[in-house]
Amino acid sequence: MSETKKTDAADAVVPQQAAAAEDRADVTPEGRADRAKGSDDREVLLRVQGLQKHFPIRKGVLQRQVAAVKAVDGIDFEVRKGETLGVVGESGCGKSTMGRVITRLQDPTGGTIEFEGKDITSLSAGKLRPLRRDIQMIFQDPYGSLNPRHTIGSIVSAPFRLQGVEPEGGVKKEVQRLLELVGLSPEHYNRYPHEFSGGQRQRIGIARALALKPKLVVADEPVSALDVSIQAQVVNLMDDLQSELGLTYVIIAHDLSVVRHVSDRIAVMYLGKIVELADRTSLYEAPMHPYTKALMSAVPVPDPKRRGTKSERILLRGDVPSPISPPSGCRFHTRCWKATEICKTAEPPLLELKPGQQVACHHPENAEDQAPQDTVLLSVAKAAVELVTSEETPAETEGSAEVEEAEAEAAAVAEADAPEAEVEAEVEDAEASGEAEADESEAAAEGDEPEASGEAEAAKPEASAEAETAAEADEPEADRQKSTGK
Ligand SMILES: Nc1ncnc2c1ncn2[C@@H]1O[C@H](COP(=O)(O)OP(=O)(O)OP(=O)(O)O)[C@@H](O)[C@H]1O
Repeated sequence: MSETKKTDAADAVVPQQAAAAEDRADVTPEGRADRAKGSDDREVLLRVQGLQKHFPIRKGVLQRQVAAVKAVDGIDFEVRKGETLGVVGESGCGKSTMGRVITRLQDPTGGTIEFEGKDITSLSAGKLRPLRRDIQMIFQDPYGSLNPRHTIGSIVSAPFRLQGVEPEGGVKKEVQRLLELVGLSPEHYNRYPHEFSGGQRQRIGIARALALKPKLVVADEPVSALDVSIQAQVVNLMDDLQSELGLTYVIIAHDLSVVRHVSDRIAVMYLGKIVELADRTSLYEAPMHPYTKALMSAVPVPDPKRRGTKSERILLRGDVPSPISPPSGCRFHTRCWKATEICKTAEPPLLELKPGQQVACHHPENAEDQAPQDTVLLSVAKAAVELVTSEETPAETEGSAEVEEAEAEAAAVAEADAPEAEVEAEVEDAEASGEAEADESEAAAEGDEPEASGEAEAAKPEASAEAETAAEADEPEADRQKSTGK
């Protein structure tokens, strides 16, 4: 039944979308396999060069700038039409900032951003308006990113209002089509966010992001606020929508096991820099940057055959240094077990050491040493990591078991009518807890700003400027600010 539903939804795709999908029909398993081998010659949709975002730190009566948080500090990458680029890294490494800058919700401090060959780095708010249709963002928090006072119909149709677009057949019909496309019922049109569970709310956020038929969707931790079983369903939905609509994704996640399933290529960020950028297979099978290797070793492998075998985990000892004054040379040298003098003094460039695999490291793993003359380890290197050898027992692979379980569940649900099954179960849940949630939402709405996705930013400097930009960008904050009259 789910298949029927999906087919119906696919059939309902408007001609432009179908054409776009055909245009970028390379979102197929074969296409993915080719790309994994590095034979990707598709058109570049987004090109980022030397991108920087520094947040000034000001002090004193005159508010003089005394330092800056170098959240993104000179990164280069490309995203090709129809592909999914995963961006991973520890908390605070600049992933979200990068996402907000490439969607032009925040202004970059330096570097250039090209979209479809056009420089969009310093477009004015007015000139950015048409671009908002082509680039959309999905936010992490499915609870905070939807205005509790607006109906689902009003939330999903907000982009049409803000852009002055009248879809063929009318707004209501188009919103209902979008709801169906993301596995919700068109009858949910008049309901309120508190009546839905996390997974359903994220589907609503996805429907809103797709309303204007964007070419690029930047998803910032799209599933990290959801239960593991629901995560797999939302990830599968995004994957299906990509194939149906020919979307291009940049998916930001701190969790490697999420991007692993959906990405063609993965960029690993550390303290505002990309330290490795490679196709998924190379990155998982032969990571080159020691940081990537450490991140990988912490990811449980969902392979039942490996249970009972020994596995080695690399535990990085030191804390992530401050992005206000990042370490000299290679930023990872203070936590790297391979660091030598050159790592402290010279910043390694991001070089393609194997086809399709770029790394910024003087002493990479699985590749020729770039500074073989430099052999004496720094004293910090000797104590940088702890190797933990453990037996992969079922208990220790709990994470992987969960992933498997989630995948099995998602597959079963997909076969047995995924969206409806989930929707029904979730509506039951939501109905059960509806009252309590309604009270909370109401209180949040009346109190002030709800638990917004922009809440974190609101606590930071530059927040108001961001909020304004976000408002223009049809972000949830825009919705909310309108309704609260702020
Ligand atoms: N508006 C802001 N003003 C000042 N500093 C900021 C602002 N936004 C982000 N930062 C800082 O920039 C750095 C990168 O933050 P960012 O949110 O981009 O990281 P992240 O990798 O997405 O982390 P997380 O996964 O925790 O969101 C952090 O040190 C953060 O405190």
